[in-house]
Amino acid sequence: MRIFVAFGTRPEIIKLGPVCRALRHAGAHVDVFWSGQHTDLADGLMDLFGIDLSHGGTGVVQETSLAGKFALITQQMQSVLGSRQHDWVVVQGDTTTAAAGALTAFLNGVPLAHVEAGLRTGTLDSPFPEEFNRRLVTIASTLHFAPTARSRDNLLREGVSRDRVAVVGNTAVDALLHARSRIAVGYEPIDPEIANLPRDRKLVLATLHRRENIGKPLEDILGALRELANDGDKLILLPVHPNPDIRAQVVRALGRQPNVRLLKPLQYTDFVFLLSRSWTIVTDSGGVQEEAPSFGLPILIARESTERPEVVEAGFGKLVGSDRHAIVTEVRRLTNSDAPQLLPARNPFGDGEASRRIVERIFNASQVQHAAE
Ligand SMILES: CC(=O)N[C@@H]1[C@@H](OP(=O)(O)OP(=O)(O)OC[C@H]2O[C@@H](n3ccc(=O)[nH]c3=O)[C@H](O)[C@@H]2O)O[C@H](CO)[C@@H](O)[C@@H]1O
Repeated sequence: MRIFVAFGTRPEIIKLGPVCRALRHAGAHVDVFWSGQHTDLADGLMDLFGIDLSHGGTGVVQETSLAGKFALITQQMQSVLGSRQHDWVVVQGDTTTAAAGALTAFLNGVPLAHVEAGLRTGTLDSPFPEEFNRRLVTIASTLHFAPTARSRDNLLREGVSRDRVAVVGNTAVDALLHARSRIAVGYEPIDPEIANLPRDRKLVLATLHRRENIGKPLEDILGALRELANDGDKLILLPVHPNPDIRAQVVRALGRQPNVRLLKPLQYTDFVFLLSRSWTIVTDSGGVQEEAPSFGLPILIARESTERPEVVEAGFGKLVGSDRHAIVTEVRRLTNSDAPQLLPARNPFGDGEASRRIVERIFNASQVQHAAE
């Protein structure tokens, strides 16, 4: 069986890395296409999951418009998928690469499997353009791998047929457990900035990168972090996303602030190491919402809505948006004791076996298809 796996951003590599490993383990021939939507953020990830790239996109980072990126990626994928040698295309999530992969698979008549299917906010332009991308991928998919029952129900409500949907968990948990095993004993962080963290400070991790937060919302969130840094008992750790608009705003607000460390984007194992040391995290990231429960870590979601309400329902997450007062109050509440207030670790997004289930289902579907031919 020959499978075309396409990804372009850091979170996609994290979430498809375990799927590539499981596919290879099951004996599939895996062609990996990397569009290069993110370049520097991918450091170390390919090695961590043993990924060998077969095809790479060019010029995607330089192209600034989303439609231009979409067109470039589609064209570059076509030059591979047009050979019609592939039994499946696999994409993940809601990126431009995923949407372009879906369109190219559909137009070439190759069955498409969607990892992390069925996430919805219900608002087509929020998050932008991810909600649109997710829906586009859904329309083109043959198999939909929903991380949770709730995401399955979203798909069923949209008319996707039940026999094409499988609830498998989120592969983010598979990746996290893989990384956690690497940092279990004697881990030396790659970034020297986090190799020597002070023991007398309460660590508050922050990650901020969502397009819709740029401007006033980000200003308010950063204002809250500045106020918290002034408390003196906390150290705010913020790996700064390379998006120039975000970087400029973050440096302006926190560049000279004591008790704040602005870090380069961390390699994934370093990031997981920090998750295991933090007291709480202020974030607008999707992946972090899925990771925090594995550490029992309470999380403040700096967004107005989340397509991962499971994290809130399970008691780990609270939506604080960009409300400065709410962020300050909640972080102070979570750091007002002598030790981190961790919850019993129980991850509503999965058990680390999602990739195995995905690969089994793809192989079974192919057998049924061949038997019918
Ligand atoms: C709208 C939305 O929610 N969309 C999400 C979005 O991704 P995201 O919001 O999860 O993206 P990030 O937060 O950038 O990173 C992801 C991971 O990177 C690690 N990390 C972080 C900082 C660092 O310094 N070093 C690291 O290693 C860390 O483990 C983190 O979880 O697109 C994905 C693809 O489609 C979707 O799956 C997902 O829905």
